Amino acid sequence: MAADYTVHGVPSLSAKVVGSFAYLTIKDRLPTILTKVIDTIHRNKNKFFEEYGEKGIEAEKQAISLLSKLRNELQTDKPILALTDGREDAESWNQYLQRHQGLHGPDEESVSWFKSPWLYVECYMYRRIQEAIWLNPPINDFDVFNEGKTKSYFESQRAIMALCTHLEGVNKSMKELSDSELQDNFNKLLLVSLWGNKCDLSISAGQENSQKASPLESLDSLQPFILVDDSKSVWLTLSAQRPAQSGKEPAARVDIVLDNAGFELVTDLALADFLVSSGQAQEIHFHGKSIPWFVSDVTAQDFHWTMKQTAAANHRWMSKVGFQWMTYMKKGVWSYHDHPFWTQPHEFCDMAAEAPDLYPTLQKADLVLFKGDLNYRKLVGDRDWDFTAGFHTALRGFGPAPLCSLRTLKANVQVGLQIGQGEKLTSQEPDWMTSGKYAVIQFDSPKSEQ
Ligand SMILES: O=P(O)(O)OC[C@H]1O[C@](O)(CO)[C@@H](O)[C@@H]1O
Ligand SMILES: [Mn+2]
Repeated sequence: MAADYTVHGVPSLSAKVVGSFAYLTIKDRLPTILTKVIDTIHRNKNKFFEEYGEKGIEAEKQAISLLSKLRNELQTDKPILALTDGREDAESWNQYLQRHQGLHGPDEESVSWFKSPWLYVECYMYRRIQEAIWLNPPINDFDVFNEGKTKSYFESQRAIMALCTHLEGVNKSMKELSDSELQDNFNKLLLVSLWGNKCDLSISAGQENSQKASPLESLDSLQPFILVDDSKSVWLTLSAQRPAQSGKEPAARVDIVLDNAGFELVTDLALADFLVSSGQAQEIHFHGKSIPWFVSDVTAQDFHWTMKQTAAANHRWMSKVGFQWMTYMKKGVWSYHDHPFWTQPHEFCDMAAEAPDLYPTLQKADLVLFKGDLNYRKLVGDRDWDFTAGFHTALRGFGPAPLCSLRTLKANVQVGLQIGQGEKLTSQEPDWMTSGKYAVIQFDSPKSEQ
């Protein structure tokens, strides 16, 4: 790696390209997110006082002061600093920083917000937010993004009801479905989960971004916005696991690397429900974040809250479906995992070396689904690839199992397009890569050659 962070001549996206999406994110969107975090902590002052007395107020003040300092460092392009909270992952973050510092010669500029890779500094901001909270007991358990995540769930109630009602109908008729009907139903729920990724709160800097309409009705009209659709390969991978065809024990395991809480999580749970009830999978392993992340990402607390909330709904099918999910968890058919690797800045091709316990876990899966934009950025290394570069090439050796990215485009990185497809979109809609209007279903298998 050179100090311009180039791999095979493909540079990392960075805010040093003035006017780029990375630049605008760091200049405008991240400070807005930090301001909202500060405001949230301040608004909870009374709650902290009620729970912890004066100590709570003192912690609130200290956390706000650290976060204001962070915002100032970002806005004035100060060097990236080592973490000081001594948490489990701090050492690995600090080593990562040292490695980047080592790439800069003594006369070169330091590792900083506007000069270093966008993926690194954006992840670092969320880790520093958590540091400000952790350094301030007794409010060190406070999730600064919790309000937005629960609000987004409640604002999507109607869509959740529609989805649960649909799921109940499918589950009821499951036994009578032909193979092609099964595949149709799988496709529908895969698409709902794909478009569920529109509902993240990071791209809108925390503004309301929920699903209002029934998610199933709009699927046909959204089809033209799917730029790469490898859903057939995903289906084939799943059906190859079925005992009748493979002679294998029915032990197909699907891992879902989650993205956002709120409506998107419900769509992922609905897909997982279908996979189990249709016999396509015997086990689902969900992977979430161990700290609040990129505004709306799922933590263990969000995961369990969402199931409980759905089970407690005053709607027959929502509540039935929610209870079913909790039963899957109790029986171990579903399980939730988090690992510090998901909240570090590494690209996934570094997973085997950086998280030698996580990679073999994913190798046990028959299929791994990666949800969302940030996971896509990490899959392909957040680089300025040609649009026609192969997905397999961009993964740079990452392939624990057959995998599929379900992503709506919210960052200017995209591979695997047809010749001329990206250029045509750029001429028609300059913001096609960041508007969330387009999506991809991109599949790769360790067996693929490209
Ligand atoms: O929730 P998602 O789909 O990963 O989207 C988050 C995306 O939003 C952004 O903050 C938009 O820049 C990206 O950094 C990130 O890729
Ligand atoms: Mn997200």
